[in-house]
Amino acid sequence: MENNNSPTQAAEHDQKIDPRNYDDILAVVASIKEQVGEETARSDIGIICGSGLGPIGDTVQEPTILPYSKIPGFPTTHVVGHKGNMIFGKLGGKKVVCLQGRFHPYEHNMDLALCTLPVRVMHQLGIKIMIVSNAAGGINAVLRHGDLMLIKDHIFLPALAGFSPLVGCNDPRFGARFVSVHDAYDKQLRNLAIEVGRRSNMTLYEGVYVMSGGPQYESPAEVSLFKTVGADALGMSTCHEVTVARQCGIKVLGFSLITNIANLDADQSVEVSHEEVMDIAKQAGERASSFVSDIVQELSL
Ligand SMILES: O=P(O)(O)O[C@H]1O[C@H](CO)[C@@H](O)[C@H]1O
Ligand code: HPA
Repeated sequence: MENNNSPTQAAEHDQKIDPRNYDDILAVVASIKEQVGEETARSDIGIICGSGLGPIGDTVQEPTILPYSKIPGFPTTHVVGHKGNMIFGKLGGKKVVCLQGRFHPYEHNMDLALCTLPVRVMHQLGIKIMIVSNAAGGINAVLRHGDLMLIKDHIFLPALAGFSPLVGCNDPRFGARFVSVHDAYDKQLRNLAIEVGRRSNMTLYEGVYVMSGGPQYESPAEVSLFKTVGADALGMSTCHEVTVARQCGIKVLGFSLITNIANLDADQSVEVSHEEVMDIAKQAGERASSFVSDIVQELSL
């Protein structure tokens, strides 16, 4: 689905970047610093906005907006609801960099190293904490449209089949070759989010997110399979970003906005559409934005 939110931006640079080359990543970072200034670029917290969750980026104060088309190596985002901007500024008094638009592997020939380039770039810009959001289908029967689910663990299905963003990144400067993803979703950050949610009377679930390759939505039998193995919500993103963040030593807080209920019954005709996903995300955008900004305000770095 093409992105009609912002016209597809042609790249405004001709620098060739290999996302598996550490020095190329440093070149991307140098270009960003040159364009927005070193001090503006230096960030403590990174935020990735999911489908329809771009409003989180619109709440950044004193924003400096750098379109992806001006960043060497950044491909174009094609999915509706992903604007394609890197936004520097302040949220809750902290220095943040917000990605208004992510790269889904299905958009980029399953090149997961490419899709996680922004995480490596944010690491070089100094982030210590990454908040990642997504739109997801609810599998667990307790979940309803518009609910927020904190991610406590994930099933990174493409990586189990060899599509990992770490494949081919052989330079030791990237970090550990064998990355531990135990406690990938930081327990202290989750506790903070639960406390923030409690104070604002927000119903917050905690569960396991499963990433499928997409872009087709899952069949009832596939949803049943995911339910059997313990998944609570499903989508087509996030796990690749979190895996790279952990290799970089970045702490992660992740949440899913439940935009549809995944159908488990083959005899029932339930059509999921990206329009439905966007519609629910739009309704919840303000709530999700204030949730993120309340959490950021209370983060200690
Ligand atoms: O994960 P985000 O980017 O929120 O997007 C979700 O929404 C799209 C499907 O509607 C898929 O890309 C899925 O992953
Ligand atoms: N499946 C996969 N990705 C999604 C869904 C879904 O049901 N909803 C939002 N993103």
